[in-house]
Amino acid sequence: MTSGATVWLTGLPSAGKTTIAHALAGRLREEGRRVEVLDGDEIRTFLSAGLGFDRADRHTNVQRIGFVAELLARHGVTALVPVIAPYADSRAAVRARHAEHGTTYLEVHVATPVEVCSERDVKGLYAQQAAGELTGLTGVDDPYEAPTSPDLRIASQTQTVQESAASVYALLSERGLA
Ligand SMILES: Nc1ncnc2c1ncn2[C@@H]1O[C@H](COP(=O)(O)OS(=O)(=O)O)[C@@H](OP(=O)(O)O)[C@H]1O
Ligand SMILES: Nc1ncnc2c1ncn2[C@@H]1O[C@H](COP(=O)(O)OP(=O)(O)O)[C@@H](O)[C@H]1O
Repeated sequence: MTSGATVWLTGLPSAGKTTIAHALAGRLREEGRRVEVLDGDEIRTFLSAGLGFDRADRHTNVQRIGFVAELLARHGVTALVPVIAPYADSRAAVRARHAEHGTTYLEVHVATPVEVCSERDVKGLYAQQAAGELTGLTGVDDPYEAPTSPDLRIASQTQTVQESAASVYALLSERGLA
């Protein structure tokens, strides 16, 4: 069995996490790898239904996702996780859990500037925040603790989706995981 890994794509809303994860998943599947994308919205509908966006709930959400990702990765799946995970200590706990089991955990910071994210505004959240209809939006009026030493940092505003996905693929390749 080939080695699995968790690849966590952290970044602001509309940074490009989900798009990159799905582009990469397509390429890996074509090559015969087993891949799962643990999409944040889907997780919040099922595994984390009822959780909100305060610090404690985001931490719980990230730990649950980290738990599932580690199980999948330990059993040979490449688990791609496009989830904001705004707090460094939450991400560190997920990393530690992977280390305990000897499972690879890679952190990719999709570091698109907030100005570009709010221009993209895929789900209209930045507009809602600006209109006073939403508070606690990550990167605007809620914290985002950017990773200080990610395995990869992506400037999606200067790349095509395919280029960004290829850079994550190259990281996996370097580590013997693709
Ligand atoms: N207040 C606030 N802040 C940030 N994001 C918000 C908020 N409210 C709803 N959303 C939408 O929910 C998605 C974030 O959920 P996640 O589970 O990925 O985030 S977290 O790690 O628990 O913070 C996130 O998805 P992405 O845009 O794909 O990042 C948002 O669309
Ligand atoms: N290099 C890139 N990588 C990822 N997304 C990009 C890139 N360039 C432009 N985009 C666009 O940015 C948007 C990102 O949205 P999405 O992937 O839903 O973000 P997130 O999951 O981080 O909230 C999409 O409309 C996507 O087409």
